[in-house]
Amino acid sequence: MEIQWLHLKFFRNYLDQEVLFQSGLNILQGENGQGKTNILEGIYYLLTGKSYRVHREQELMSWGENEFHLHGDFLVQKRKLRLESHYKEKRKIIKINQVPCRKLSEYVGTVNVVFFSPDDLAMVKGGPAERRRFLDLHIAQHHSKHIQLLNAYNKVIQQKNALLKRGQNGVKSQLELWNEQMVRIGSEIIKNRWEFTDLLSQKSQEVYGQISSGREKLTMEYHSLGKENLSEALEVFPKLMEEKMALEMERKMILVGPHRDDILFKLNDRSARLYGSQGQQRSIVLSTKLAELEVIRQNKGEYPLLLLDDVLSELDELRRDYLLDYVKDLQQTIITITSAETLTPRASLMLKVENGQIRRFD
Ligand SMILES: Nc1ncnc2c1ncn2[C@@H]1O[C@H](COP(=O)(O)OP(=O)(O)OP(=O)(O)O)[C@@H](O)[C@H]1O
Repeated sequence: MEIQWLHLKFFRNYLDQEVLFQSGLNILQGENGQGKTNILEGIYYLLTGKSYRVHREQELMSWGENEFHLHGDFLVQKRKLRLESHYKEKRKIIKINQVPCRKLSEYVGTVNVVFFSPDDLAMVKGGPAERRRFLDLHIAQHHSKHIQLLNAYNKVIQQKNALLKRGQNGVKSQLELWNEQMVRIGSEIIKNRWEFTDLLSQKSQEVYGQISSGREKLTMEYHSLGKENLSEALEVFPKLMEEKMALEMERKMILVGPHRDDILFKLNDRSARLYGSQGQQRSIVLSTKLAELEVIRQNKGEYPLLLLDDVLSELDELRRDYLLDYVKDLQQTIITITSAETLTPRASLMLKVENGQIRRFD
């Protein structure tokens, strides 16, 4: 999969900018704060309907504007696709080949993408919400139904939370109804997450073995409802809901469900979050991102687009070389860097980014 052309209008510091890309390694080079990441963010938003960095569309509009528009031409299975994403008057409009999509789930996964930035270290070092978000975004690219499940689940927990906060008499029978929904939808979410953690774990273990010369073994485990085994988690889910109901009513908050689950990264069976060095944690993120690429290729028969945001400066020479060797086999990689020398011979295309303007290096 690859992007051939991108048009950004009123997106971050781009008022009206077109960019032409090529297959292979595309380099966006420029000083800090010139707009390199904004290009990657534009591509990511166009493909997923979400920003990698912020939660609110308002932040993506150029200052002083009330809308933004993104267009891109992509190549998938040798077919050309035009994607459009418009944000105007607080509404999103998404189109594939000029046909509007009603829901995000009709759109996400049409063209697959893997984004890797230094902030991804939070996947290992941060809280469980970061890890669940990573996993959900990854699953959504394969199973559009996962987005619908998450939306439905979030609505149920909002309603249940509101009910618990109100805390009137006779709430119990209503709570039972919400609990049934939580178990039904939540179990599907748990199954999807479990399945994808397994797939990612196998692949990332292989990659990690190669970059650590086989010294350490990486594993990823999905922990749900305090269980390390899928069938046990699914079995205990309704029982736990029942057991905790009185406590939930007393505390006026939801205490059980997959919105509290976590993914554990382990090196030689020890928590990488607690005991891993900074270098080991970076290697875990690198391995997981490359695993994501491989899982998508297995599933879709083609490599996704790889977007690398300033990651080379964070990696040591061994890992940098490993990554650059890896991207040689991919259809397209777009990388942002501040200094170009080391990469120039490997690039198919070099673009200079300066104050929201892009030009080709000659
Ligand atoms: N909504 C916006 N409207 C206009 N300009 C914006 C907006 N949001 C950010 N910017 C500008 O975009 C620039 C940052 O762009 P970006 O994050 O792409 O930089 P970068 O080239 O990747 O830098 P670095 O190498 O430091 O990561 C800054 O100059 C910032 O002021």
